[in-house]
Amino acid sequence: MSSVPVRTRVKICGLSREQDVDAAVEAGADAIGLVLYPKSPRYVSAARAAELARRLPPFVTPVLLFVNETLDSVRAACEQVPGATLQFHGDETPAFCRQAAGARPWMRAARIPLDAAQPFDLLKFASDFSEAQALLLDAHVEGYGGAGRTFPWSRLPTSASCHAVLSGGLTPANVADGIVQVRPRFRTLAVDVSSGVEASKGVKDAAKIHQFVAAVRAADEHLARSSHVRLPAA
Ligand SMILES: O=C(O)c1ccccc1N[C@@H]1O[C@H](COP(=O)(O)O)[C@@H](O)[C@H]1O
Repeated sequence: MSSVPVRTRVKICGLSREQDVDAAVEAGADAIGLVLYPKSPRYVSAARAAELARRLPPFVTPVLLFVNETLDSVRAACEQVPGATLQFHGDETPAFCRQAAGARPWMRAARIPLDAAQPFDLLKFASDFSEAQALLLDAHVEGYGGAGRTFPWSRLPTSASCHAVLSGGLTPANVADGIVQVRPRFRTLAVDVSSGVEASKGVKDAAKIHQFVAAVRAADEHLARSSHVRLPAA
């Protein structure tokens, strides 16, 4: 679907420490994810999310991640973190996402079964969640996410008109391959990582974050070189 080489946007998720936020920003991340799901080892309260988000420079977006949260809790968290994008990573309905987000941009996780025998129709899912800014593509795992599991990228449709965020088990070693395989299928593609840049659950590794972003840039350069699209002369 995408035809012109673009810079792949990067989200580093599950941050709970100041130094991890700073490392993500220094590495060139476009967004940071703050997990407001109490069962996650990366959980932060809305007040802590607000504190961490205040460290961000302009043009780096805080993303608030919810799993089957109540409308009131989502709205209360949003009031504390202005300018946030919302990530719904549970079983939320389109109507819930719309109501909870109001005017804020939101993404919904499409949790793709690891078992090829289990059907999953991403185009139908995209149509159901057509008001989402993007679909976040993740593996269907117990505990909803952050498990470091990849799903078979071959299960994705060859062409979809939505913006997508590839996630699920991405690492500095496999992210470039993921971008090369998945980006051509969507309008745009961003990537999202949590486990793959950690020293331990909830504790990020600055070197891994830098390696991850470097691998993304290498994939962008590879795609730009191999693209048949002529860029306008300067
Ligand atoms: O990070 C978590 O703990 C988490 C908990 C519940 C739902 C989603 C969660 N994280 C998101 O999961 C995907 C994949 O993460 P990973 O890179 O495989 O660890 C990613 O979008 C995180 O934002």
